[in-house]
Amino acid sequence: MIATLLIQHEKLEQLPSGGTLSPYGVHQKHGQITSQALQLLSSQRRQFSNTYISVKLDETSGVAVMKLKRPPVNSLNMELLTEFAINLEKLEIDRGCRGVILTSAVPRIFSAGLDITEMCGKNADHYGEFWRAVQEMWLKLYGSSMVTIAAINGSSPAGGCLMALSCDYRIIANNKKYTIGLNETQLGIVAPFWFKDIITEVIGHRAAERSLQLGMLYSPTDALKIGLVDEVVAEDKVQSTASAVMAQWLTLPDHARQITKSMMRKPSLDRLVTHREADITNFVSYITRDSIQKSLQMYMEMLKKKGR
Ligand SMILES: CCCCCCCC/C=C\C/C=C/C(=O)SCCNC(=O)CCNC(=O)[C@H](O)C(C)(C)COP(=O)(O)OP(=O)(O)OC[C@H]1O[C@@H](n2cnc3c(N)ncnc32)[C@H](O)[C@@H]1OP(=O)(O)O
Repeated sequence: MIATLLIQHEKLEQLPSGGTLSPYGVHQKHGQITSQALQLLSSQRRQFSNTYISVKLDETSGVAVMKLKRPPVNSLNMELLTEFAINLEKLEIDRGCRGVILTSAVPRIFSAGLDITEMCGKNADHYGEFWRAVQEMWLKLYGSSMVTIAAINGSSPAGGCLMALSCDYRIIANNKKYTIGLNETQLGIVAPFWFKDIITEVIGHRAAERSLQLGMLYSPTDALKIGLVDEVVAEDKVQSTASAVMAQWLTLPDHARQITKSMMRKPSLDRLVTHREADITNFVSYITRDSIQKSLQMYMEMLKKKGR
C-alpha cells in the first residue's frame, strides 16, 4: 500500500515549468520515503502546480481539477500547451485518478484560444514546433481514457472552444458576456480539419458548416440550443455541477466506458495521427503566407485597440 502510494506520489511530483516530458522515475527520492508516506497517508488531496496549470487531485473521489492560469486571457502558448500535455499524461497514468474537470483560474475567461503571438512574426521551425504542441494537447485530451468535463467559466473562442469540445461533457456559466465557438474565419484563417471534425461530431454537419463558415461565437443559451454545450448553469454553480455530473459518470465501470469512448473517438484520433507530419507541414506553409500574417497582425491590432 505504502509502496503504491509512493509510486503514485513520485509520478505526480512537480515538474520544472516549461519542460518537456521528462522521465520521473520511482527511484529518485529514497531519502524522503518515510515523510512522504506519512504525508500521503494523512491527506486525501494532492496538488501540483506549474507556471500555467494547477492540478488538485481528490484521492477519495478520484477526480482532479485542472485549472488554466495564464492571465490575462489564458491564451495557449507553447509552455502552457506543453505543461497541459504533461499534467494530463501524469493523471492518465495515475491509477488514483479517474476523471478531470478542466476549468480556468482567470475570471471571466476560459481560454482565448491559441496565443496569436506564437503564430506571428516567427520562423518556420517555431511554427512547426508550436503546431506539434497544439496537436499533442489535443491528442492527449481528446484521447484521454478518463472522464473529462469542461467547466466553462468564461469566454472560450477558437482553441479554447476546441479544448471544451474535446471533453466528454460541457457545462457553461450563464452569462451573456461569455461566448464560445470556432471563430477562426473571423481572424481570416481556416480552422484545421481536426477542429472541423470535432465540432461536426458534436453539433452535426449542417450546424458545423454554418458555424465554421461564419466563424460564429455563441452566447451560452445559443450554444446550448445547437448542442455545443450540454448545460448552462448559474455562474456560481459551474464547479458544483461539474462535480455532480462527474460523480454520475464515475458510477459506470471504467472498462466499459473507456472502450466505448475509444470506439467513438478512435477514427478522428487516427486521422490526425496518420497525417500528423503533413498537418504540420501544411500549417507552416499556410501560416507563413504574407496574406495570413497580415490578417493575424491586423486582428492583434484590433484586439489591442479594443483593450485601450
Ligand atoms: C488550407 C488549410 C490550411 C489549414 C491551416 C490551419 C491554420 C489554422 C491555425 C490556427 C487555428 C487558430 C486557432 C486559435 O485559437 S486563434 C485564436 C483565436 N482567439 C480569439 O479570436 C480570441 C481573441 N480574444 C478575445 O476575443 C478577447 O481577448 C477575449 C474575449 C478572450 C477577452 O476579452 P477581454 O477580457 O476584453 O480582454 P482583451 O481583449 O482586452 O485582451 C487582453 C489582452 O490579451 C490579448 N489577447 C487576447 N486574446 C489573445 C490571443 N488569442 N492570443 C494572444 N493575445 C491575446 C489582447 O491582445 C490583450 O493584450 P494587451 O492589449 O496587450 O493587454
